[in-house]
Amino acid sequence: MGPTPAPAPSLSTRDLTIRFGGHIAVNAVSADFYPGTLTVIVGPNGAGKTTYFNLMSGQLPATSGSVHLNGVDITGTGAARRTQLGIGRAFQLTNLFPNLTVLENVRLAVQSHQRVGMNMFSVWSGHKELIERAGHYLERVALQTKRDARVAALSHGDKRKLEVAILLALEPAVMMFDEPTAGMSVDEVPVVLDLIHQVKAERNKTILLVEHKMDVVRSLADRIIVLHNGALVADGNPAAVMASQIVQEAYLGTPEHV
Ligand SMILES: Nc1ncnc2c1ncn2[C@@H]1O[C@H](COP(=O)(O)OP(=O)(O)OP(=O)(O)O)[C@@H](O)[C@H]1O
Repeated sequence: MGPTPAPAPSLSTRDLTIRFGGHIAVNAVSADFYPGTLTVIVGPNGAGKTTYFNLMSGQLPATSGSVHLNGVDITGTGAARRTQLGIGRAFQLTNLFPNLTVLENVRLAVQSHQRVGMNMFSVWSGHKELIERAGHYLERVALQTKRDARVAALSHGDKRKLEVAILLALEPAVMMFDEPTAGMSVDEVPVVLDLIHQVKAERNKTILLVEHKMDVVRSLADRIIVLHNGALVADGNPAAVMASQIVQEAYLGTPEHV
């Protein structure tokens, strides 16, 4: 028997770059992201973290470089198609249907994942199961008591929990979270962090986070990537990255982030 083969990355970027006029917001970033690993992307304000996320999820087109999902080049693929292919992103709040209930929003996500569709034979037979499944995801984010509330009436924190429920319902191989606890009250934060811990413990998802809060980074990260002025300046295990000179220098002047 030979050695165990190295795991294949699920998501990769190669020299990924975007320019806005003369400004290079993401500059030749190459990285591989693996199933079972939670990577946190950190960096000072304006470093390019959100833009890098947007390039991977397809919200922005790359100026140059490439994005690969399971070895397939998806650089020219739009955001909706990338979601179908398994790149899920929470906290775009635009994903929510404000005039539908909490339960209906999750039910639509379950339905889209199962591709039940609205055909005459499946719609009634599958309905109860869809509702049960949607209820399960609402329980996981502690929103079951608000299942019949209209989304427009939810607090900001509850909307974010709902986004997580929708992300879980889509069961993507790659899960991207933009500052998952931003704008949440202190009692809401542990619900979402516990949930990310649980998903991480299943060890089959590739999880990416953009996060400013260093306590959140320390509690969740298997790996940290540091962006500075659009470039990747450090990448590795949390202890080594946080101790590296380049990170200390990159953060100079913004010590509240470290
Ligand atoms: N659509 C755009 N048009 C022009 N410039 C943009 C656009 N989007 C981002 N930028 C610029 O690109 C740079 C990176 O922005 P980005 O939002 O990715 O940083 P960030 O690291 O996510 O910052 P923060 O931590 O403040 O959210 C910034 O200088 C920003 O002004």
